Amino acid sequence: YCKIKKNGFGGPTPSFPLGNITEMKNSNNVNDSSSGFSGISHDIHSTAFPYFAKWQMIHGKVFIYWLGTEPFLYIAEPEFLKKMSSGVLGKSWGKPMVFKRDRMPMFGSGLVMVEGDDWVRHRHVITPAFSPTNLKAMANSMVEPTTMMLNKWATLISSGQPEIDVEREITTTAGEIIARTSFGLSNHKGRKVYETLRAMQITLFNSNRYVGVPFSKWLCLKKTLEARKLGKEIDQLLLSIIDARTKSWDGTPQKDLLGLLMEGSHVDGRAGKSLTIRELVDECKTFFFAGHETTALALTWTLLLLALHPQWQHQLREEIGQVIGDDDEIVYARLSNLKKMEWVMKEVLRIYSPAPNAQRQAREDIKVDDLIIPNGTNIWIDVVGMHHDPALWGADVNEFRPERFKDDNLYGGCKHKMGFLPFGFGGRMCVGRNLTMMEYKVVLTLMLRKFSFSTSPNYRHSPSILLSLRPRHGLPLIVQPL
Ligand code: HEM
Repeated sequence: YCKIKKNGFGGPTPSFPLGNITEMKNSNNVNDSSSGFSGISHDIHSTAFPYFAKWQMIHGKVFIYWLGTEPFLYIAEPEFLKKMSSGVLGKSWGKPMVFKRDRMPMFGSGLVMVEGDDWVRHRHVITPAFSPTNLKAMANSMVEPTTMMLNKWATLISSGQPEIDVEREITTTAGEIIARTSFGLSNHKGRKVYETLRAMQITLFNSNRYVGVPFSKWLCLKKTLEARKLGKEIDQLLLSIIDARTKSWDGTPQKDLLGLLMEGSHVDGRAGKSLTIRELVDECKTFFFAGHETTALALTWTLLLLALHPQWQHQLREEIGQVIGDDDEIVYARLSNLKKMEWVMKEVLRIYSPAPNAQRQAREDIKVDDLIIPNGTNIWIDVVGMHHDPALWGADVNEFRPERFKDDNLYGGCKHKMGFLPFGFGGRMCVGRNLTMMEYKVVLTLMLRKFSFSTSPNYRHSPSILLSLRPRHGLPLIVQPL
């Protein structure tokens, strides 16, 4: 604490043992939802992160706050971020220990959490699995679950229920898609892994409240034990899937991510350039947790914005007609021509970024101008704060304007290149971003070809942080067949 203070960082005063958590929780309890669509504002920073919005006004865009006994350096200033990260390689960054412990059952030692030379090795094996050729082969595993969801919608509508909670529906479908693309669902073990992963996710969402507080796991003992038990079950199932694949290995990998990683690792459990069996298990879990809710939320928030902006819904449908046509089979090579859809996706990721923050931990002292960030400092980058900063985006920052990506495809006209970070930054940028782009285009194409979406008076707008940025009360929309 003294070292950080001496270095000149300001911030709210912490108390022992909760740090600033009490203030954070109290400001979260303010009723922030608006009913119906008329009062919807995209100016969400002060509702998603009320405490950060308040502290920014007092302490600026870089300051220290405390989660329990852990200090965090808060950053919502792209220039500071650029200077801080310019001299640090991907492998030299750490991830906060406090989150590693908390999210161990989800990510284990998978790519999200691993560090140093191990991170280089994991990234080296995993990156080629996401190559365009491999992704192309996965497009089909996206069509079937989406078609099943859309058929269900058609049945609901024809039985007189046009209002559908699209968030719930899309999250289930995206879970199914990521399970198929990660480890396959063709046998009952794959499906059991998927069901257990979902159960664990629900358990962990309810027990993340006291991150950083000493002895917090004892406060949520039941949930901690439950997550551990589910984690063991998932590990056993994945181990037996890998074992079965190893025994029937004939040199041609199955075209899912596990198959591709096994090919890169020759499945003999050795370290070195490949991944061990234990690490393969952790990567399957990592893909599931890092990959399905984020993509589902990108699609969910898109449907909200398209329901609010029917002219964009119309434009996308027109583009789909021109680029993809009516064929049942979606030709992978044509997806890259869905340019307007890409602008819409980026604008949605800007306004409602599913990953609302990025995290690091310094593994050495880092110098930024006259300041030293001491080794061990946790770092919290407020992505929502930067994506909604009028100083970076201009006066229309809170308006849905996909065309801002027409002239500046990469940064949408943001005044600083590090002000738009939906997939993080530097060497640790999201490895799944191309898979996401493909899934987004396939699923949205199928949805927009069959249905139109309009607002429902039952929607309550309350974007909330529950690890990711979610609509707290789901997203009921009126869905109509075309
Ligand atoms: C809209 C969808 C997605 C969003 C918004 C998103 C966002 C992010 C962000 C912000 C990071 C952290 C980057 C950093 O710390 O600099 C990340 C990392 C990661 N993401 Fe994604 N992601 C998405 C989809 C996916 C998918 C589909 C997968 C895998 C199937 C995936 C796998 C990963 C992995 C493994 C990492 C860790 C990379 C590393 O540390 O080297 N993500 N993602």
